[in-house]
This record gives sequence, structure tokens and C-alpha cells, in this order.
Amino acid sequence: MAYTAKVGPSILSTDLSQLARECERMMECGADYLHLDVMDGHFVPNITFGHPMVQCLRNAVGPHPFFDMHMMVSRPEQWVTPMAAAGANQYTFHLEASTNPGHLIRLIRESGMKVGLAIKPGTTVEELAPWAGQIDMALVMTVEPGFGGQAFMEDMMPKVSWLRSQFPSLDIEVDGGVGPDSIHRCAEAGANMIVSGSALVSSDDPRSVIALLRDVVLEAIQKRSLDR
Ligand SMILES: O=C(CO)[C@H](O)[C@H](O)COP(=O)(O)O
Repeated sequence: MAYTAKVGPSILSTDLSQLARECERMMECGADYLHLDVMDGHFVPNITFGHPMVQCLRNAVGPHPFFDMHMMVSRPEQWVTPMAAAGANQYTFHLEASTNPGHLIRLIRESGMKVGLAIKPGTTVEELAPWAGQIDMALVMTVEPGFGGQAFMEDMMPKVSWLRSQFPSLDIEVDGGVGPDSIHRCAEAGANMIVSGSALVSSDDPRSVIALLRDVVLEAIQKRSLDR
């Protein structure tokens, strides 16, 4: 089994006026990576920030934190080169926003970033499957993208289970309403990259929440490997 448990705080619920400090705080608390939500006001009804902010963040936090860019934008091909130049490590685009996923995957790889492919709740996992052999990570959204603090959609878990059964080594990320109350369902289904926003970032003890989320996933991975 090539994959392991990783926890990536979503910065959407942080104090955005202190974003670099918040990213550092999450890394100090044991985060494995940072999930940076980019929204353009078209693909989703919300706006966050673009590559100039990512460049500033990279300058502030240094070369090590892994930036997983969740690109909730309507023209994902437009931002590949600027995001790579700004210091992004992984470019996760939405299948629903792309007219030519194969071309976009190649573009992202040529720019030196890893490739993530996301699907919204209304998109079937069979639509993602043809690309699964070419990507580093599949993101199964467990809320409608756009806002933090929404309720976890448990009915997305069959998508995760199916992906895990078909692509045993693939990194599978879940995002939306994930925290101590929902992590067991995500882990049992086979997710290994865990994005958590409000439940983690607003906690009084984010270090313990990160450790708990990671431990639950690690336990499920170990159980799955023993069952094989
Ligand atoms: O992509 C997102 C919303 O589109 C966020 O990453 C996600 O919602 C995380 O926040 P929370 O854990 O509070 O739901």
C-alpha cells in the first residue's frame, strides 16, 4: 500500500488577515500539508485569493510546507503556470470546470506540480475513473464547494469506497464537514488525505484534532492491509 494518512487544514476558516501566521500555526500543530482554497466567484459563489497571495505565503512560510491548491475556478488551465511559479506543489482542479482534462493534466505535470482531480457531490465517480491512472490524488467533495462550515455529506462515502477498491494506491482526499465526528466514516471508506476546516482550525486544541484525524486513518489503513 503506497499511501499513508495525511491531514491538511483548510485555510478557509482561518483569520485570513493573518494567513501566513495561521499556516505556520497549523504546521507547528502537526499538519502534513496545507489545503489552500482558491475561489473565483464564477465556479463557486465565493472569492478568496489567487497566485499573488500564494507567492506571498510561500515567501513567508519558506519552501517546506506542501501547498495543495484546491482550484474552485471556472478556467483552471489559466492559472497553472502562475501557480507553479508562485510555489504551489499540487494543482487540484475540478472535473466539472475542465473541457480537456487530459491536456490539463499534462500541463500541470510539465509545470512541475502534482495533479489532483476533484469532483463535486453531483458528479459520479465513474466520470473521474478514466483519469484516475494519470493523477496523483482524487478529491471527493463532501459538501458543495464554496463555503466552510457545512454539514458532512455521508452519502459521498460510496464514491470513496469504490475508488479505493479500484485504485488501491491512489491518494484519496475528502473535503467538507470533516472532523472528529465524521472521520471514522471517511477512514473506513478508504480516504487517506483529510482536509478539515472549521472543526480543526477553530478548535482550542488543533494539535490533538490533527493527531486524532491521522490516527483514525492510520488505523483503517492498517486494518485494510491485514484484511488483504
Ligand atoms: O473546499 C472547501 C469549501 O469549498 C473547504 O475546504 C471545506 O469546506 C473545508 O471547510 P469545513 O471543514 O469547515 O467544511
